[in-house]
Amino acid sequence: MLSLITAGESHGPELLAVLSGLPSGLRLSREAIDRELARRQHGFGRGGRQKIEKDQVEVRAGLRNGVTLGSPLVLAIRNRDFENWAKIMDPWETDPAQAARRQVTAPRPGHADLAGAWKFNHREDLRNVLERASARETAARVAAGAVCKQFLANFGVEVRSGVLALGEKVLHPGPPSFELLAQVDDHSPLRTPFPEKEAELVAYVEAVKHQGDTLGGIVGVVARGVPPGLGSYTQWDERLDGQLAQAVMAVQAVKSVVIGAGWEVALGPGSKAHDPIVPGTRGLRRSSNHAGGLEGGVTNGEDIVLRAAMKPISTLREPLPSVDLATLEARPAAYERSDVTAVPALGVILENVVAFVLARAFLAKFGGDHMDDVRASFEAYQKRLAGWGPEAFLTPNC
Ligand SMILES: Cc1cc2nc3c(=O)[nH]c(=O)nc-3n(C[C@H](O)[C@H](O)[C@H](O)COP(=O)(O)O)c2cc1C
Ligand SMILES: C=C(O[C@@H]1CC(C(=O)O)=C[C@@H](OP(=O)(O)O)[C@H]1O)C(=O)O
Repeated sequence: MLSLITAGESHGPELLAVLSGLPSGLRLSREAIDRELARRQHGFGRGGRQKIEKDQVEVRAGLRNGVTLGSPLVLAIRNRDFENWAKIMDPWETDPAQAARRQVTAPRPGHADLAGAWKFNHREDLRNVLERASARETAARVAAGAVCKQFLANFGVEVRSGVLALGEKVLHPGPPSFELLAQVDDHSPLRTPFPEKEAELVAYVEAVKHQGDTLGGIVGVVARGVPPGLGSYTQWDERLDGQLAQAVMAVQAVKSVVIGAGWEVALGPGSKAHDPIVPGTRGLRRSSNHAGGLEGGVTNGEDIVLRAAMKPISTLREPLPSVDLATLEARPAAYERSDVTAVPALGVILENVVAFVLARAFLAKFGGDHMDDVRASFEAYQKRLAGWGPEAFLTPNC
């Protein structure tokens, strides 16, 4: 089974991703991974840290001559900021004076600071919590997801995203279509599908920043070209809707995930909720896609559509009340620097975590040790389905 673990602290030397279970024979492009990393860093409203970092992937294991070996693929992304934190983050430094520098003792509401300190007994320095809880970790998930995107591209699968709401500014209230998200220009400041709205949103972020406050929002993600039959209704933990929701919810600051028109259909009758099956020249299709491409936890050949809500950034320049854990006296929460909003980045992160879940489900169904085995299995499945008229699922690259 394809698995991913990540490691690394926000201001430590580097972030790591270990992707195990990839077939051999998968050709990878370093530029394509770096492109995803750069897309994640882009976006208006981010703080000073993004001016320091310029994320680029390095490969530590599992790749030769640009082709996977079938062994664990280990990716690394250096933290350029580490040079400013080398003593503080040094794994072997025992001088208490060094350890006390940049100590954090007033937990920030909305972060893992207090719960993590209780859990791991980090009362003296909450930095021991926040270094790992930080969303800097998402760079590692994006690097791994970028590999999964390249794997999926071999089978005609593509994932897109865009910002649908920023704070109180709702740009698109319902589930997005692939065509809508295809309008997103990666170089636009807020990665919305509405270029005419971008200037107004930039001014809005500026105003909120000026007030010392922060913003969240809603992001849409659509995957196109996903074959029917990924995931399974036969066991609860094989249901792909559940796996997607887990992976998306597990991204820092995501507080809600909805598949298809999940929220909207709940408020209306069944006759408006489900997607009629219609014969067509391109096989059996649906005249609508309220289900967001998933029925019974199984892909049905339509676009996978989901949305996620991100809470506003937790660290405030005008901090909320907190307590100093050293003295147990009231004190404002810690503040150094922070993003005002990171909703544009969230879209890129979600594209890549969705790509990981889809690649895992794809390999669970068509998995083989070498890419040729995966292709053969995929083609055999397409042939089996051909009698049902699903020419739409025959992709040119297979
Ligand atoms: C891309 C990205 C960037 C973020 N940047 C910041 C930041 O600069 N400051 C901050 O306080 N929180 C930031 N966050 C959010 C926190 O990491 C998050 O609120 C915190 O980990 C707790 O979230 P949770 O309750 O969902 O785990 C960011 C989140 C993402 C996804
Ligand atoms: C570094 C990244 O995001 C960081 C996520 C983050 C947090 O608390 O989640 C806090 C900030 O880190 P710092 O305190 O070093 O400025 C963000 O910059 C990144 O996305 O690359």
